[in-house]
Amino acid sequence: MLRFLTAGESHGPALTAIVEGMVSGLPVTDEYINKQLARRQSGYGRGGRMQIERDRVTFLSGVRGGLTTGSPITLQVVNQDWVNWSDIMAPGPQARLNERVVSRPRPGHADLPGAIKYNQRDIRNILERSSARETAARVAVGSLARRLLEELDISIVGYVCRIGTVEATRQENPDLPKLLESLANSQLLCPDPQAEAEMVKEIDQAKAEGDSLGGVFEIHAYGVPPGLGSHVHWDRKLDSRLAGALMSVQAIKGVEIGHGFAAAAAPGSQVHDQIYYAANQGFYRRTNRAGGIEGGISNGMPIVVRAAMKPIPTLYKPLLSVDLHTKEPYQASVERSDVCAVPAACVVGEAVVAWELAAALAEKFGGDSLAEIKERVNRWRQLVRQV
Ligand SMILES: Cc1cc2nc3c(=O)[nH]c(=O)nc-3n(C[C@H](O)[C@H](O)[C@H](O)COP(=O)(O)O)c2cc1C
Ligand SMILES: C=C(O[C@@H]1CC(C(=O)O)=C[C@@H](OP(=O)(O)O)[C@H]1O)C(=O)O
Repeated sequence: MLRFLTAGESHGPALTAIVEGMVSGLPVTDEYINKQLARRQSGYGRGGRMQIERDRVTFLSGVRGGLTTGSPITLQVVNQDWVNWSDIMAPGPQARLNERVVSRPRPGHADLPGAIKYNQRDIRNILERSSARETAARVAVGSLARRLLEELDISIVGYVCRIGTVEATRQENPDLPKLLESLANSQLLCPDPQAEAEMVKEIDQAKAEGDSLGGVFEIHAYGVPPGLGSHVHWDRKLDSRLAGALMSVQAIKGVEIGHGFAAAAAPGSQVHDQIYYAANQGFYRRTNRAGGIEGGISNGMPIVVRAAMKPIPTLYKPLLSVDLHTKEPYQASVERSDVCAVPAACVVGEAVVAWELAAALAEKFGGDSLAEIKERVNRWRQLVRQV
């Protein structure tokens, strides 16, 4: 069974993750993970913090000579900003706890419900952990899963399909991975240059007005064998697991599988993917409106999931709130914040989808070494062709 935990505060010394159950013999380097961490840091619309951080992973356990050993893998990403907060964030008595106490909850953030739930007078004790800084650890973890998927000929790509009111054309092109690879210079991880130019303008406008924006991203997984997940129990359904994983990303408020909400507005004859058979390829579909999952089980078509991100809660344009201590109304003032972080969330989305698919593969095929799981997956692929 694959599992992981992350720990760490946004302005603490570092983020840490422990990954348990990863097969041995998986080749992985820090450069591989760092490439994904850098992708997560990019994207037009991010704030001052991304100028400070240069996310890099360090393996503290479980990897030797570029190969996983089967032992728990500890991953660490240091916070460069820690030096600026070390007095305030210090765990011991030297912490300057009364300086920069946060008592003004931001609408849309975890501040108020977190302070109520954990009985905190200083909202910093909530915001440090609710911050999406934590997603750096999740991308590091997801990159390990992505590496395993690559060994099993499964690839994951994602792109931004909406920022605010600007929508990009939907990509159903089988060459999408190649198209996205060529997007090295894209500012918003969007394969539709015209839409991207409009998106940049909309972000500039939101920034000028002290506002923030959300959007939508879409993830495709290619090469996923049929048979992952199960129809037999609610918690084994692959669609529910992917939706839960995506929804766990900070600020994600909607998830669609395949045509999702649009399918609800169309008749069944225009939604369900008809079934065909050819001796050389077995069962196949000519459409993929189901997004590669039926009955909670992967059906062999590419998996397509979309997620909607709400606008960033911290706004330069003040919203009304109430001080936790004085109970007086106030209008929030802001030091720094992202205006839009949809491309970053897309990279996090790829990571959590990679993780869920790797976990579902590990459950179905088991195996303690890369050679073992590879052999089992290949045998399954042959078997499926003979059904
Ligand atoms: C990559 C990324 C960057 C984010 N940056 C900010 C930010 O700069 N300021 C902010 O207030 N919220 C930011 N958020 C959103 C908050 O973390 C999120 O809204 C908050 O944790 C409350 O959780 P919820 O929106 O899921 O309810 C970001 C989210 C993501 C995924
Ligand atoms: C640090 C990251 O994102 C942060 C997520 C975040 C939030 O409230 O979620 C608030 C901001 O942090 P700060 O208040 O330090 O400027 C973002 O920069 C990151 O993505 O690595």
